[in-house]
Parts: sequence; structure tokens; C-alpha cells
Amino acid sequence: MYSVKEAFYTLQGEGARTGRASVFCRFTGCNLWSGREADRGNSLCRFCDTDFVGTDGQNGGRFRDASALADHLAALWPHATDRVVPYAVFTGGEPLLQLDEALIQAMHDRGFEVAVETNGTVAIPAGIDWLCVSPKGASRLVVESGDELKLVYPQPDAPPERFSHLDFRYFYLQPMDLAPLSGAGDTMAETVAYCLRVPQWQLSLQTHKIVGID
Ligand SMILES: C[S@@+](CC[C@H](N)C(=O)[O-])C[C@H]1O[C@@H](n2cnc3c(N)ncnc32)[C@H](O)[C@@H]1O
Ligand SMILES: Nc1nc2[nH]cc(C(=O)O)c2c(=O)[nH]1
Ligand code: SF4
Ligand SMILES: [Mg+2]
Repeated sequence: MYSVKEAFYTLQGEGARTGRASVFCRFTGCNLWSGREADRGNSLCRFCDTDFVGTDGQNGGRFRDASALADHLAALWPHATDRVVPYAVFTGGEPLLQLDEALIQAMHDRGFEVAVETNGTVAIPAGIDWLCVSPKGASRLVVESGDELKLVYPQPDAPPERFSHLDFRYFYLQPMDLAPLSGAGDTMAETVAYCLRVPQWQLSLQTHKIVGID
């Protein structure tokens, strides 16, 4: 059984695949925060910008098995795509609490490439085509290789220097959106300054927020 908060067709907004048409599957639940505002300050991840509680979002629900969820997601992809490989991004919440080899295989069977956005604290199943790891504060990182490491910046307890030796093709800093914290500060300027100082790190903007799409 899989629990999905929401699923939607949009453009990948972040990282190296920014701008690519994608079916997003947002799983319910996370191991670093309950999703309740009252718990935010005592959690391992405190700046989350996402509602991943329940199954009540658009195209959300509970799905009995991999083929039921894969059919549901594949139906969100538009039809005429002769020259493009369909792309599915699994996120959450923490997708690796639910994404398994059966679901990855079911997406491959339907012609999709499979991408994952993870906090890096859960072991990865086989078959993922694009892996984005986004380390969080003091949490213990178990995934130390992948395609892109996308660090939300700044996190005093997770400085970029701690991750720069890991086995990734791309290293991104993404300015922390302070809106969920109703905080003040210019994370954009700080992030740009770091990328200029240390060119290993590239700037990732949350472009979906800029253009106003999901
Ligand atoms: C909501 S998370 C879900 C996937 C997974 N749990 C993770 O943390 O990578 C999706 C992406 O949004 C990023 N993110 C979450 N809150 C953010 C914020 N306030 N500002 C910028 N990026 C944020 C995460 O770091 C992650 O790269
Ligand atoms: N458009 C869009 N791109 C995204 N890239 C990562 C997202 C996420 O929440 O995991 C996200 C999201 O929520 N929307
Ligand atoms: S690990 Fe990801 S989903 Fe979980 S609270 Fe942090 S940003 Fe949100
Ligand atoms: Mg998001």
C-alpha cells in the first residue's frame, strides 16, 4: 500500500533538471518532521516548505500496489511525447520510506525515467535514474553518492564543506525559503556569495515559486 499526498504534472523547478516536464508524486510522511507546526522547532528538519500530511491533495490517495499507483501517475503525462522520455519525480515527505523496486519497475514498464528527491537518511532501492540528495541539519546521511547534492543554504549545522568531498556530479546550493518560518534574512544574497567564493557549488533556485506553478 502506498500513501500519496498529491500528484501533479508540472516542470521540475529545482536543480540540474530544472525546466523538464515531470509528473510529481508526493508521498505522505517524513522521518525528519511530523508535518505538524507544533513539532517544527523540535525536529531534525525545521524549514520544510511542504505539506505532506494525509492523502487529501490533488490526485492523492491510497494505492493498493505498484501497478495501481503507476497507472495513476502515467495517466497524468500528456499523450504526444514521441521525442521525449516521460519523467516522474518521487518526493514527499520522504519518498524512500515508500518508494520500492516494484514501483520503480512499474514506472519503467510504462516508459518513464524515475527521479527521486531525498533527504539522504534512508537507503536507496535499485533502479533510480536520477538521484537528488538534500542533506538536513544534524541528521545522519547514509546516501553518499548520486547525481546531484542539493543543499538548502544556510544551515548552520550542515555547512557545504561537510559534503563537498562526496560522490556527486553536481553540487547545488538552494537559498532557504524563509516563508515557512516567517523568518527574516537575505538567504539569496548569502547563497550567491558562497557560490562565487567556492565555484564547486552552483546556484539552484526554486523556479516553480518564481513562475507560480506547483
Ligand atoms: C520538501 S523536500 C521532499 C524530499 C525530501 N524529504 C528532501 O528533503 O529532500 C523537497 C526539496 O525541497 C527542499 N526544501 C524544503 N524546504 C525548503 C525551503 N524552506 N527552502 C528551500 N528549499 C526547501 C528540500 O531540501 C528538498 O530538496
Ligand atoms: N515544480 C516543482 N519542482 C520541484 N522540485 C522539487 C520539488 C519538491 O517538492 O520535491 C518540487 C516541487 O514541489 N515543485
Ligand atoms: S526532510 Fe524533506 S520532507 Fe522532510 S521535513 Fe525536511 S524538507 Fe520536508
Ligand atoms: Mg517543493
